[in-house]
Formats: sequence, structure tokens, C-alpha cells
Amino acid sequence: MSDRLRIALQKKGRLADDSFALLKACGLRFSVRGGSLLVRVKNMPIDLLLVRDDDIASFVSNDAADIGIVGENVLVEEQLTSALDAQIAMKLGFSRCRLCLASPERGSVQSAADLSGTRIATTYPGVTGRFLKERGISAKLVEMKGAVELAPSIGVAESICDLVSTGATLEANGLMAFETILESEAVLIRSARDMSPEKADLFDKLMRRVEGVIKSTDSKYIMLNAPKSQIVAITALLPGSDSPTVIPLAGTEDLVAIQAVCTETVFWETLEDLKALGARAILVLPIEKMMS
Ligand SMILES: Nc1ncnc2c1ncn2[C@@H]1O[C@H](COP(=O)(O)OP(=O)(O)OP(=O)(O)O)[C@@H](O)[C@H]1O
Ligand SMILES: O=P(O)(O)OC[C@H]1O[C@H](OP(=O)(O)OP(=O)(O)O)[C@H](O)[C@@H]1O
Ligand SMILES: [Mg+2]
Repeated sequence: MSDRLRIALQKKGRLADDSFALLKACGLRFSVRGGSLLVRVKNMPIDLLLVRDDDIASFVSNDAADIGIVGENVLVEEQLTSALDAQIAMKLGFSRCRLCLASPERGSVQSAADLSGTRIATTYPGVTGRFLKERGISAKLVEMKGAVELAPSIGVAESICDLVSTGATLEANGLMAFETILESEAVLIRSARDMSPEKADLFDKLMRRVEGVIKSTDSKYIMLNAPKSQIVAITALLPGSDSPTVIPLAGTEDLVAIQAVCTETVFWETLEDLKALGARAILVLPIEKMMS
């Protein structure tokens, strides 16, 4: 393979936009246009291979790509159903969903205990089969490529095992989830093989940048004015900030400005609690990048 680091990404779909955005936030300059399947990054020796998500783990495994971004659900499924030499290098925090068993609200299957001797429609025979084996349940798997939620209403299965995010698709099809068998998010994968020293350096550099971008996604810069007497209480309320900057405010003895980086999510509730302690002029600012 060439000296350029090749990254396999989903061309179009639920992973694509966030994968492109993550790489752009890491400083990679590229444009994805129309039908191009191999995109050259302009400012780094990196190529992007744009494919169906089903092919990403096997490409990484077969050396057609060095690394890739795929759903954990697809990775685990492929690890269970084919010999795969691809492993998770980093969890990325987007495209979160869960693989759930679900059935019609008033059907014969209401829990995992009712599954024996029934049919389960799924696109994930590997993960579903593993769950059944672990529980000692004997049920028939009906493999489908898509539209799995239709299976109970057309009579091909009593329940399904499919991805759920908001639950809207299940609800629209009169189904209820009764068991989560896998939690999933987008993951960055690499093969277990050694890379050339140049590629390994580039990979490490990229990993540090990805880490910085992910950290900054949850982090916020908080600025507020507060009574001096409440510095300790206010600091305790700011999630993940160990030592805030405290600055005197011109023209007042008892008020200070407090500034802190919060490394966890700041909720509306946190802001209300801060206000209750006397904090005023609260600003929550996004952080673009973080390097430690
Ligand atoms: N509703 C959802 N919410 C969040 N993430 C999801 C959702 N559905 C799927 N995902 C995640 O996004 C991945 C890709 O989903 P998508 O629906 O784009 O796949 P696909 O139709 O198989 O695409 P492709 O055309 O690349 O084969 C899934 O494997 C899963 O990890
Ligand atoms: O719980 P929800 O928020 O409703 O999401 C769940 C749905 O999302 C995914 O399908 P998608 O919409 O990507 O279509 P697809 O089945 O054609 O891939 C998944 O296969 C479910 O059907
Ligand atoms: Mg697919």
C-alpha cells in the first residue's frame, strides 16, 4: 500500500457527516463531491476511502485501509461472524444507538423469557445469536437486510432485534423494546498489524487531534460574576473544573469574575443553581480544540 494513510469512511448515511466533521476539526482539508470514492486530503498524506459501512471493518482488516470509522454494532457483528483483524482504537461519541429486542405491544413475546421456540428477525445474527447462547435460549433467527420493524406485522417473526435511537421507528410500527443487547457508538478502528514508522507517526498525531476534538465537544468555557463569599460553592458546582481563574472586578470590593473550563456537560440546571448562589452575567462559550 502507498505511504499515505488511508481512512475508510461511510460515504453516505448516519455516520458520514459526523465522520467528515471530526476529520475537518482535526485539521484535514478535503472536499467530498458527487461520486468520488477516493478523496485526497490536501494538506496531509492521507486519503479517504468512501464506502458502505458494511465494508469498513473488512477493508481495515484486509489492508485496503489503515484505519476506519464504523458503528460498534457493525464491528462487533462482523467480529462474531467473520475472522476480522480490526480493533477499536478510540470511541468517538457520535451515532449513539442500541441494539434492542422488541415485539408487538400485545404479542406472545413480552420479555426474553418468552423467546424460546419463536422467530426473531434481525440484521444482526451474530450479536443476537451470542445473546441467545449466553441466556441458553433456543430461537430461530430470520435474517433481513432492512425494514426489520415490519417483520412481526407481515408474520415472518414474533419479535425483532434492531437498532433503536429515539424509539420513533419502533413506536410507528407498534413495537416495544424489552431488552438492550448492545450499546453502540461510532468507533475509530485500526488493524492489529504494525504500520510503517511514517504511518505510525501520522496515526499517533491524528489520534491526539481526535482526542482533543472529542474532549472539546463536551467542554465549555464558563465566565460569570459572583460574590467573593461564594467562590468555593460556585467552583464546586462547575462540572470537572479543578482550578478556576478568579479575577477582581473594577469598582467593587465584594464581586469577582470567575472563569473555568468545564470538562463535562453543563446543564440548564447547573446554570440555575449557579444563579441561586448569586452568579450573574453567566456566559457559556464553546471550546474549539483542547490539547493537554
Ligand atoms: N437511528 C440511529 N441513530 C443513531 N445512530 C444510528 C441510527 N441508526 C443507525 N445508527 C448508526 O449508524 C450506522 C450507520 O447507519 P446507516 O443507517 O447509515 O447504515 P446503512 O444504511 O447500513 O448505510 P450504508 O449505506 O453505508 O450501508 C449504524 O451501523 C449505527 O452504528
Ligand atoms: O429509534 P429511531 O430514532 O427511530 O432510529 C432507529 C432506526 O434508525 C435506523 O434506521 P435508518 O433510519 O438509518 O434507516 P435504514 O434502516 O434504512 O438504515 C435503524 O435501523 C432503525 O430503523
Ligand atoms: Mg450498511
